[in-house]
Amino acid sequence: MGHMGHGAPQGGQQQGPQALPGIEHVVAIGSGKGGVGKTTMSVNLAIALAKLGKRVGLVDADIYGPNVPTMMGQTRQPSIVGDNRIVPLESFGVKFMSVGLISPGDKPLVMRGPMLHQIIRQFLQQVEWGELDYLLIDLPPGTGDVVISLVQTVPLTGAVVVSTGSAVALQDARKALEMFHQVNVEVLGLVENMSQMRLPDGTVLDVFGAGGTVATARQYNLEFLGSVDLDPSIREGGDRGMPAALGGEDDARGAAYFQVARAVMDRVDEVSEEQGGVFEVL
Ligand SMILES: Nc1ncnc2c1ncn2[C@@H]1O[C@H](COP(=O)(O)OP(=O)(O)OP(=O)(O)O)[C@@H](O)[C@H]1O
Repeated sequence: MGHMGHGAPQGGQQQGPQALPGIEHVVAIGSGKGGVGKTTMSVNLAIALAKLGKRVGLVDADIYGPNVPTMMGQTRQPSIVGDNRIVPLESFGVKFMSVGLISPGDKPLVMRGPMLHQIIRQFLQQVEWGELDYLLIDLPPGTGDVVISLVQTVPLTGAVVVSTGSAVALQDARKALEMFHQVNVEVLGLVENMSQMRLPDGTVLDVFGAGGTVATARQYNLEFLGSVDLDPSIREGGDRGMPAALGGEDDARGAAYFQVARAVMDRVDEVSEEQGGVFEVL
Protein backbone atom coordinates (compact mmCIF):
# COMPACT_ATOMS: atom_id res chain seq x y z
CA MET A 1 0.00 0.00 0.00
CA GLY A 2 1.21 3.47 -0.77
CA HIS A 3 2.10 5.75 2.04
CA MET A 4 2.06 9.10 0.37
CA GLY A 5 -1.26 9.98 1.96
CA HIS A 6 -1.38 13.74 1.91
CA GLY A 7 0.94 16.66 1.59
CA ALA A 8 4.32 15.06 1.12
CA PRO A 9 7.14 17.04 2.73
CA GLN A 10 8.31 19.90 0.57
CA GLY A 11 11.79 20.24 1.98
CA GLY A 12 13.16 23.30 3.75
CA GLN A 13 11.91 24.16 7.21
CA GLN A 14 8.77 22.17 7.84
CA GLN A 15 6.26 23.71 10.16
CA GLY A 16 3.04 22.27 8.86
CA PRO A 17 1.49 18.88 9.45
CA GLN A 18 3.26 15.98 7.82
CA ALA A 19 1.87 12.64 6.74
CA LEU A 20 3.12 9.71 8.76
CA PRO A 21 5.01 7.24 6.58
CA GLY A 22 3.06 4.02 6.22
CA ILE A 23 -0.19 5.41 7.59
CA GLU A 24 -2.90 5.86 5.03
CA HIS A 25 -5.66 7.61 6.97
CA VAL A 26 -5.83 9.38 10.29
CA VAL A 27 -9.40 9.64 11.58
CA ALA A 28 -10.33 11.50 14.77
CA ILE A 29 -13.27 10.48 16.92
CA GLY A 30 -14.79 13.27 18.93
CA SER A 31 -17.86 14.21 20.89
CA GLY A 32 -19.02 17.46 22.35
CA LYS A 33 -20.19 15.96 25.57
CA GLY A 34 -18.39 13.52 27.84
CA GLY A 35 -19.78 10.12 28.63
CA VAL A 36 -21.71 9.67 25.39
CA GLY A 37 -19.70 6.54 24.65
CA LYS A 38 -17.00 7.92 22.38
CA THR A 39 -14.31 5.58 23.70
CA THR A 40 -16.59 2.55 23.46
CA MET A 41 -17.32 3.58 19.88
CA SER A 42 -13.62 4.06 19.04
CA VAL A 43 -12.61 0.68 20.43
CA ASN A 44 -15.42 -1.22 18.75
CA LEU A 45 -14.98 0.62 15.48
CA ALA A 46 -11.27 -0.21 15.52
CA ILE A 47 -12.01 -3.89 16.13
CA ALA A 48 -14.71 -3.97 13.45
CA LEU A 49 -12.35 -2.39 10.89
CA ALA A 50 -9.65 -4.91 11.79
CA LYS A 51 -12.12 -7.76 11.38
CA LEU A 52 -13.03 -6.36 7.98
CA GLY A 53 -9.40 -6.81 6.98
CA LYS A 54 -8.00 -3.34 7.61
CA ARG A 55 -4.74 -2.63 9.42
CA VAL A 56 -5.76 -0.48 12.34
CA GLY A 57 -4.15 1.55 15.09
CA LEU A 58 -5.86 3.44 17.90
CA VAL A 59 -4.47 6.39 19.84
CA ASP A 60 -6.19 7.11 23.13
CA ALA A 61 -5.74 10.86 23.48
CA ASP A 62 -8.54 11.23 26.02
CA ILE A 63 -6.50 12.82 28.77
CA TYR A 64 -9.52 13.07 31.07
CA GLY A 65 -10.59 9.47 30.81
CA PRO A 66 -8.04 7.24 29.10
CA ASN A 67 -10.10 4.04 29.17
CA VAL A 68 -8.88 2.38 25.97
CA PRO A 69 -6.41 0.02 27.72
CA THR A 70 -9.13 -1.34 30.04
CA MET A 71 -11.52 -1.85 27.16
CA MET A 72 -8.78 -3.53 25.10
CA GLY A 73 -7.89 -5.79 28.04
CA GLN A 74 -4.25 -4.72 28.46
CA THR A 75 -2.85 -2.10 30.79
CA ARG A 76 0.87 -2.91 30.87
CA GLN A 77 3.45 -0.31 29.97
CA PRO A 78 4.61 -0.47 26.37
CA SER A 79 8.23 -1.35 25.72
CA ILE A 80 10.81 0.96 24.25
CA VAL A 81 13.12 -0.21 21.50
CA GLY A 82 16.04 1.22 19.57
CA ASP A 83 16.24 4.95 19.44
CA ASN A 84 13.44 5.67 21.91
CA ARG A 85 10.76 4.06 19.78
CA ILE A 86 7.57 2.93 21.52
CA VAL A 87 6.11 -0.46 20.69
CA PRO A 88 2.31 -0.17 20.76
CA LEU A 89 0.25 -2.79 22.58
CA GLU A 90 -1.91 -4.99 20.41
CA SER A 91 -5.29 -6.58 21.16
CA PHE A 92 -7.76 -8.20 18.78
CA GLY A 93 -5.66 -7.20 15.77
CA VAL A 94 -5.61 -3.52 16.76
CA LYS A 95 -2.41 -1.72 17.77
CA PHE A 96 -2.95 0.90 20.42
CA MET A 97 -1.26 3.47 22.57
CA SER A 98 -2.84 5.45 25.40
CA VAL A 99 -2.14 8.35 27.69
CA GLY A 100 -3.43 5.91 30.33
CA LEU A 101 -0.33 3.78 29.79
CA ILE A 102 2.05 6.57 30.63
CA SER A 103 0.13 7.55 33.75
CA PRO A 104 -1.18 4.23 35.03
CA GLY A 105 -3.37 3.81 38.09
CA ASP A 106 -5.73 6.42 39.39
CA LYS A 107 -3.41 9.40 39.24
CA PRO A 108 -4.65 12.08 36.87
CA LEU A 109 -2.34 13.28 34.18
CA VAL A 110 -1.76 16.92 35.04
CA MET A 111 -0.25 18.70 32.10
CA ARG A 112 0.22 22.04 30.52
CA GLY A 113 -0.41 22.65 26.84
CA PRO A 114 3.16 22.25 25.56
CA MET A 115 3.59 18.89 27.27
CA LEU A 116 0.30 17.71 25.91
CA HIS A 117 1.38 18.75 22.43
CA GLN A 118 4.61 16.82 22.93
CA ILE A 119 2.74 13.69 23.94
CA ILE A 120 0.44 13.83 20.94
CA ARG A 121 3.42 14.23 18.65
CA GLN A 122 5.18 11.37 20.35
CA PHE A 123 2.18 9.07 20.00
CA LEU A 124 2.02 9.79 16.32
CA GLN A 125 5.67 9.95 15.39
CA GLN A 126 7.55 7.85 17.92
CA VAL A 127 5.33 4.79 18.02
CA GLU A 128 6.17 1.82 15.83
CA TRP A 129 2.83 1.70 14.07
CA GLY A 130 4.15 -0.03 10.99
CA GLU A 131 1.85 0.08 7.98
CA LEU A 132 -1.73 1.03 8.77
CA ASP A 133 -4.85 1.67 6.73
CA TYR A 134 -6.45 3.59 9.59
CA LEU A 135 -5.10 5.29 12.65
CA LEU A 136 -8.06 6.26 14.84
CA ILE A 137 -7.65 8.98 17.45
CA ASP A 138 -9.96 8.90 20.47
CA LEU A 139 -10.14 12.58 21.43
CA PRO A 140 -11.08 13.99 24.81
CA PRO A 141 -14.67 15.25 24.96
CA GLY A 142 -15.22 18.89 24.15
CA THR A 143 -13.17 21.18 22.05
CA GLY A 144 -9.62 22.13 22.62
CA ASP A 145 -5.91 21.67 22.81
CA VAL A 146 -5.61 18.06 21.73
CA VAL A 147 -7.31 18.71 18.40
CA ILE A 148 -5.07 21.70 17.74
CA SER A 149 -1.97 19.62 18.49
CA LEU A 150 -3.27 16.86 16.29
CA VAL A 151 -3.95 19.01 13.24
CA GLN A 152 -0.61 20.73 13.64
CA THR A 153 1.16 17.40 13.61
CA VAL A 154 -0.52 15.30 10.95
CA PRO A 155 -3.05 15.73 8.12
CA LEU A 156 -6.37 14.12 9.01
CA THR A 157 -8.65 12.43 6.52
CA GLY A 158 -11.59 13.42 8.70
CA ALA A 159 -13.48 13.14 11.95
CA VAL A 160 -16.39 11.15 13.30
CA VAL A 161 -18.62 12.84 15.88
CA VAL A 162 -20.41 10.68 18.44
CA SER A 163 -23.52 11.88 20.22
CA THR A 164 -26.60 10.55 21.91
CA GLY A 165 -29.93 11.77 20.62
CA SER A 166 -30.52 14.07 23.56
CA ALA A 167 -30.82 17.79 23.01
CA VAL A 168 -27.97 18.59 25.40
CA ALA A 169 -25.57 16.08 23.86
CA LEU A 170 -26.44 17.39 20.40
CA GLN A 171 -25.96 20.95 21.54
CA ASP A 172 -22.39 20.03 22.47
CA ALA A 173 -21.95 17.91 19.34
CA ARG A 174 -22.67 21.00 17.26
CA LYS A 175 -19.77 22.73 19.02
CA ALA A 176 -17.55 19.82 18.04
CA LEU A 177 -18.73 20.14 14.43
CA GLU A 178 -17.93 23.83 14.50
CA MET A 179 -14.50 23.14 15.94
CA PHE A 180 -13.60 20.64 13.22
CA HIS A 181 -14.82 23.14 10.68
CA GLN A 182 -12.59 25.85 12.17
CA VAL A 183 -9.49 23.67 12.01
CA ASN A 184 -10.37 22.50 8.49
CA VAL A 185 -11.04 18.89 9.34
CA GLU A 186 -13.70 17.25 7.21
CA VAL A 187 -16.50 15.70 9.25
CA LEU A 188 -17.03 12.19 7.89
CA GLY A 189 -20.33 11.94 9.70
CA LEU A 190 -22.25 11.55 12.93
CA VAL A 191 -22.98 8.43 14.93
CA GLU A 192 -25.74 8.05 17.48
CA ASN A 193 -24.85 6.02 20.55
CA MET A 194 -27.22 4.64 23.19
CA SER A 195 -29.96 5.14 20.67
CA GLN A 196 -32.67 2.80 21.92
CA MET A 197 -32.90 0.08 24.49
CA ARG A 198 -34.57 -3.23 23.75
CA LEU A 199 -35.91 -4.98 26.82
CA PRO A 200 -35.99 -8.79 26.99
CA ASP A 201 -39.78 -8.73 26.48
CA GLY A 202 -39.35 -6.85 23.21
CA THR A 203 -40.34 -3.42 24.48
CA VAL A 204 -38.21 -0.65 22.98
CA LEU A 205 -37.29 2.17 25.33
CA ASP A 206 -36.24 5.51 23.94
CA VAL A 207 -33.83 6.68 26.63
CA PHE A 208 -31.90 9.56 25.08
CA GLY A 209 -34.14 10.69 22.26
CA ALA A 210 -33.43 8.27 19.42
CA GLY A 211 -33.32 9.92 16.02
CA GLY A 212 -32.00 13.26 17.26
CA THR A 213 -28.59 12.67 15.70
CA VAL A 214 -30.00 11.81 12.26
CA ALA A 215 -31.98 15.03 12.37
CA THR A 216 -28.86 17.02 13.29
CA ALA A 217 -26.87 15.35 10.51
CA ARG A 218 -29.56 16.29 8.03
CA GLN A 219 -29.69 19.85 9.32
CA TYR A 220 -25.94 20.24 8.76
CA ASN A 221 -25.95 18.32 5.51
CA LEU A 222 -23.67 15.69 6.98
CA GLU A 223 -23.66 11.95 6.65
CA PHE A 224 -25.32 9.82 9.33
CA LEU A 225 -23.07 6.82 9.87
CA GLY A 226 -25.33 4.65 12.00
CA SER A 227 -26.60 4.09 15.48
CA VAL A 228 -25.80 1.74 18.33
CA ASP A 229 -28.36 0.66 20.91
CA LEU A 230 -28.07 1.18 24.62
CA ASP A 231 -27.28 -2.31 25.76
CA PRO A 232 -25.92 -3.40 29.15
CA SER A 233 -23.82 -6.08 27.50
CA ILE A 234 -21.95 -3.36 25.54
CA ARG A 235 -21.03 -1.71 28.83
CA GLU A 236 -20.11 -5.03 30.33
CA GLY A 237 -17.92 -6.00 27.35
CA GLY A 238 -16.01 -2.73 27.70
CA ASP A 239 -15.47 -3.22 31.41
CA ARG A 240 -14.25 -6.79 30.87
CA GLY A 241 -11.87 -5.91 28.07
CA MET A 242 -13.94 -7.92 25.58
CA PRO A 243 -15.68 -5.31 23.40
CA ALA A 244 -18.98 -6.18 21.71
CA ALA A 245 -17.56 -6.02 18.16
CA LEU A 246 -15.57 -9.18 18.91
CA GLY A 247 -18.86 -11.02 18.36
CA GLY A 248 -18.51 -10.24 14.67
CA GLU A 249 -20.81 -8.89 12.02
CA ASP A 250 -23.49 -11.56 12.48
CA ASP A 251 -23.81 -11.01 16.20
CA ALA A 252 -26.80 -8.88 17.21
CA ARG A 253 -24.71 -6.62 19.46
CA GLY A 254 -21.67 -6.39 17.23
CA ALA A 255 -23.53 -5.78 13.96
CA ALA A 256 -24.18 -2.08 14.55
CA TYR A 257 -20.45 -1.39 14.89
CA PHE A 258 -19.77 -3.12 11.58
CA GLN A 259 -22.39 -1.00 9.92
CA VAL A 260 -20.67 2.12 11.26
CA ALA A 261 -17.28 0.72 10.20
CA ARG A 262 -18.47 0.16 6.64
CA ALA A 263 -19.98 3.65 6.50
CA VAL A 264 -16.70 5.13 7.76
CA MET A 265 -14.72 3.18 5.14
CA ASP A 266 -16.99 4.50 2.38
CA ARG A 267 -16.70 8.07 3.59
CA VAL A 268 -12.93 7.82 3.94
CA ASP A 269 -12.69 6.64 0.33
CA GLU A 270 -14.97 9.44 -0.82
CA VAL A 271 -13.16 12.16 1.10
CA SER A 272 -9.67 11.06 0.14
CA GLU A 273 -10.74 11.04 -3.48
CA GLU A 274 -11.99 14.62 -3.07
CA GLN A 275 -8.80 15.61 -1.30
CA GLY A 276 -7.01 14.06 -4.22
CA GLY A 277 -3.87 13.42 -2.25
CA VAL A 278 -3.54 9.72 -2.79
CA PHE A 279 -1.55 8.47 -5.74
CA GLU A 280 -1.56 4.78 -6.08
CA VAL A 281 -0.05 3.08 -9.05
CA LEU A 282 -1.07 -0.60 -9.47
N1 LIG B 1 -24.13 1.56 23.53
C1 LIG B 1 -23.89 1.44 24.83
N2 LIG B 1 -24.68 0.69 25.64
C2 LIG B 1 -24.43 0.60 26.97
N3 LIG B 1 -23.44 1.20 27.60
C3 LIG B 1 -22.60 1.94 26.85
C4 LIG B 1 -22.78 2.12 25.44
N4 LIG B 1 -21.79 2.93 24.98
C5 LIG B 1 -21.03 3.24 26.05
N5 LIG B 1 -21.51 2.68 27.18
C6 LIG B 1 -21.02 2.81 28.55
O1 LIG B 1 -21.15 4.18 28.93
C7 LIG B 1 -20.05 4.60 29.70
C8 LIG B 1 -19.34 5.78 29.01
O2 LIG B 1 -18.80 5.32 27.81
P1 LIG B 1 -17.37 5.80 27.29
O3 LIG B 1 -16.36 5.72 28.36
O4 LIG B 1 -17.13 5.08 26.03
O5 LIG B 1 -17.74 7.31 27.01
P2 LIG B 1 -16.85 8.53 26.54
O6 LIG B 1 -17.75 9.41 25.77
O7 LIG B 1 -15.61 8.06 25.91
O8 LIG B 1 -16.52 9.19 27.89
P3 LIG B 1 -15.43 10.31 28.21
O9 LIG B 1 -14.79 10.66 26.91
O10 LIG B 1 -16.24 11.39 28.80
O11 LIG B 1 -14.48 9.64 29.15
C9 LIG B 1 -19.15 3.38 29.85
O12 LIG B 1 -19.45 2.73 31.05
C10 LIG B 1 -19.54 2.50 28.67
O13 LIG B 1 -19.35 1.12 28.94
